[in-house]
Amino acid sequence: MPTSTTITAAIPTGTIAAIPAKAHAHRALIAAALAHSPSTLIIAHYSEDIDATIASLQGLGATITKTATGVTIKPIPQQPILASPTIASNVTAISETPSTQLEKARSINAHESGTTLRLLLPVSSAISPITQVTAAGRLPERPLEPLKSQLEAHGVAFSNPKPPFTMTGQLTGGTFEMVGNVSSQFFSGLLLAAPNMAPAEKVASTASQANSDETIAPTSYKNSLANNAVTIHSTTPLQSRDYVELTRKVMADFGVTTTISDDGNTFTVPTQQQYEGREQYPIEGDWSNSAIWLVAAAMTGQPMTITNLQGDSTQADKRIIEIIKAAGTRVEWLSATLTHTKANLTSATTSSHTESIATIPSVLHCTGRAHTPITVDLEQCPDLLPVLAALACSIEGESWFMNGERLRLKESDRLAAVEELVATLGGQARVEGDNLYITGTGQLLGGAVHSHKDHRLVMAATLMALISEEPVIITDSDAINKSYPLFFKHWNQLGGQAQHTL
Ligand SMILES: O=C(O)C1=C[C@@H](OP(=O)(O)O)[C@@H](O)[C@H](O)C1
Ligand SMILES: C=C(OP(=O)(O)O)C(=O)O
Repeated sequence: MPTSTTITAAIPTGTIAAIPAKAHAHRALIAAALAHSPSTLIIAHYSEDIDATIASLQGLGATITKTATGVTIKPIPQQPILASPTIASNVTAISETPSTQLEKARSINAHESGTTLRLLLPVSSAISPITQVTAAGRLPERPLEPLKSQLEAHGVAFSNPKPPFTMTGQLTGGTFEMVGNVSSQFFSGLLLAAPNMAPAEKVASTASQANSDETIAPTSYKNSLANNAVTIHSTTPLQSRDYVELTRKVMADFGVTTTISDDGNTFTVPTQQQYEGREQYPIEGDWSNSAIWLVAAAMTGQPMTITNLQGDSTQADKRIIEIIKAAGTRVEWLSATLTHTKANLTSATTSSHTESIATIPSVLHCTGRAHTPITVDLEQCPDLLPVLAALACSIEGESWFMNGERLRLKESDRLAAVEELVATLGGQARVEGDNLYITGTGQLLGGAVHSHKDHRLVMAATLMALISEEPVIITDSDAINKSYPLFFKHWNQLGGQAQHTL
């Protein structure tokens, strides 16, 4: 049910544990579901996006069970699944031939999660001859090109240009080429799928052949035939590249090696590799959502301590540290409390990675009000814009957010939505081309705003309440559940004031 939330200027301050990183969780869940042995992931909290990936992997045949400490994953059987008569009759409109009727149509419901959809399209088409794909909210409108054309060139057919659609045909390997300025998720998806792609020269590569009587060979067999690597090339400088690095890291964690060219635009996955399951694999803390707490500290000068963050993380939004430091806030890792932290680490201490986690500073302390306007290049960390817009409103002078073209392609058009949010609350913002400029005065008026059903707009509007004369009332604030369902609970626990009305 849609919710409105009213937020006053009461300041949150104190200590908070970072929630599990959804970017890391998506990738680990997928790698585990493709492995040839079971896995357990340590994950303390979920979100709608993580749940979308879990449900979609179940739709592809994985058995995933939530436990007290995380999830257990029994991988997707890598053989064609025979359908029950009921399921087969549901897929006859898609494929009329007897053999494919015997294939259970696997399904992906990505809900509103772009990462779920764009990572799982290549993965699913590598392992399944038919997949039914649905999505919700703004996601069907968000781009699938040039990924879709590349999948088509490698043997996959789509019943519709955008979800809902049915994908048929098996994804073959070889070389993929795409521009790198639409979504890095296309690259992550192809990388994750690469070990399961059929060798280009051995398996039929046109979609029509998916409707023939051929049975798709088990992956292990296909890979044993392969003698050439899968290559994924970005024809323009790759944006959001840290997300692809995170993909490569998770693949390595699950036993699959990838290489990257010197210019960083070409990725290679040697074939004949298989994902290995992992026991007690910890999902690291989320930098994107921790940025909310760091920005709250920078806007108000009230200290904030965040536990469960990795200083050596490959997450793109770790950049928040350098940005708020440049604005004049003090940020330090509290190594001195590490022994204490280690003793208190709940899930992480039980992991096989205990040692490496324990030696990495994981407690971040942030204090001191920001006072210098910021200049941020959004190319590599697009998700930070909304919360940084709140920071910019709190600093006197003009802050610049550059190269935000891809912000238009998110859960909302985030350039326009942030401009509108600032203006509605009484601040000054203007979009020029792909840049956003905000002139802060340290104060806003407050008032009623719409979230555009975008979780990061909810975060931004909540932060803006901290410097508003009147409360901020956000409609459709339940959009927050996409990435951080516990957000308002945490806000109130830290001394903020957020009250919901239905
Ligand atoms: O791969 C990922 O987990 C993500 C990549 C980024 O998208 P783009 O690469 O489309 O910018 C980011 O904005 C998104 O929230 C998550
Ligand atoms: C853009 C986001 O996610 P996704 O692309 O996975 O929908 C986000 O979390 O801000």
